[in-house]
Parts: sequence; structure tokens; C-alpha cells
Amino acid sequence: MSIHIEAKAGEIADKVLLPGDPLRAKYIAEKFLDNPKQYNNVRGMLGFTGTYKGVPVSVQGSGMGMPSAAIYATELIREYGVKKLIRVGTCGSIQKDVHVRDLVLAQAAATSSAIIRNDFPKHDFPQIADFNLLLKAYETAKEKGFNIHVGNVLSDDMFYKDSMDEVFRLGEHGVLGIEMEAAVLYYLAAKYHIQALALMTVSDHILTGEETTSEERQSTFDEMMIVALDTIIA
Ligand SMILES: O=P(O)(O)O[C@H]1O[C@H](CO)[C@@H](O)[C@H]1O
Ligand SMILES: O=c1cc[nH]c(=O)[nH]1
Repeated sequence: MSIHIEAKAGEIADKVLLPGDPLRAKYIAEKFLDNPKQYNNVRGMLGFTGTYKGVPVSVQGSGMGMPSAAIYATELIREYGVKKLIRVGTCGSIQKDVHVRDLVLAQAAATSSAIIRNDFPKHDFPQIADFNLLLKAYETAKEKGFNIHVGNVLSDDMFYKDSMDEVFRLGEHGVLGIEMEAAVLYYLAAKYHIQALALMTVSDHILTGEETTSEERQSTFDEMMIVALDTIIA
């Protein structure tokens, strides 16, 4: 048991999917896992363990933003011995050719957060994905014919911003989309020597204004779940 997770020792698998939305965790557990058992309801941040293709896998809501995601990732790693974390999130596209419902694999994550800068004030510590998870996810998506893009994302601290100018300039430097958690996940993976990957479905397009519904963000986006699950058990 940790401060924010009430699971007993052994109730969480060493492979965990991390959606921001706890109801997306419930959806994944019910739709994709065999014999899912809920192990967490502290703060309503649902967590479940079941099996996928015979392999134990857990799925844990991580909330919105890096402070929240860092709490769940740290407790999963330090208190429950988790070795592989794959974020299954949503992002906003800032590239014309990255469309709503496409998949985005974060090879790396830029960030506006001070979390990493506070630890390394004189260095820009690069936030990168685990190479083996990245490769497996990319190959899995390609084999299945899913639209997938690989590159840099922006993990931002602010969802509502007064100005998007700097975000658009990052787009001009190839950043694919905006979300709010990947960078800290990659940072904690480096810190604790575990494997992490952030995979997102484009839920809205910042340039065109195209959007998905909140119901779609909570459930559906099944292509992302299949890629993440086949990757985490490999
Ligand atoms: O859909 P999730 O995984 O929560 O991800 C994105 O959606 C939230 C904002 O609506 C942020 O957490 C952002 O990273
Ligand atoms: O963080 C996020 C997630 C989806 N869309 C955005 O614009 N930002």
C-alpha cells in the first residue's frame, strides 16, 4: 500500500498501462484484460490487474499533468516494483499531416515543466523513450496498418494558454503534438532504470479545430490500446 494506491503487495503487475483518465483505465480493463480485478479507488484513480494473452498486466489512471502522473509512476516503481510503463494518452496535433485519431509515439518529449530543470539546473536533460518499447510499438502499429507518427512531443504544464506562439514555433521545429505527461514519465524511467513509452491518440487538432468527443476520449481509441498491450507483453 502506498499513499495514493491501496493495492496490497503482489496485486499490481510489473507491466502497467497509464491512461490519464481513470475511466479509460476501466474501459481498457473491461475490454482487453481477462479476469480484471480492481485494486485501487483512492481519489477515484482507478487501477486494475488482469491478463492479456496470458500475461499479467495492470492499468492505472494517472490524472492530468506531470505532478499527478509523477505521483502514480513513482509509487508504482518504488512501492510495487513496476518495470515497464506505457502511457496511453491523448494529444493535440500541431502538424498538418498528423490527423485526429492518428497515433503519436513520443520518441522524445520537450517540456515547459520545471520538474526536471529543478533537478538539473545547468543541463537540459533529454527526455527519451525506451528504444525497445519504441521499436516494438512502431512495428506493431505498422504491421496492423495503423496511422502512426514518431517524433518529439511537447509535455506542457498548461492546457489553457494565453499564447500558442511558442507552441507553434515548436511545431515548426518538428514537434508533433501537445500533451501533459510524457516528459516526466521518461525522466522517472531514467532515474529509476525502468522502461517507459508514451503513446497518444490525437484527440484534437490545434491548427484545424477538429475534435473528438469526451466519450471517445474516455473509451474507444482501441488501436492505441492494442499497440500498447502487444508492446508491453513482448
Ligand atoms: O487523455 P490523457 O491521457 O489525460 O492526456 C491528455 O489529456 C489531458 C488534458 O485533457 C492531459 O492529461 C493530456 O496529457
Ligand atoms: O494536453 C492536451 C491534450 C489534448 N489536446 C491538447 O491540446 N492538449
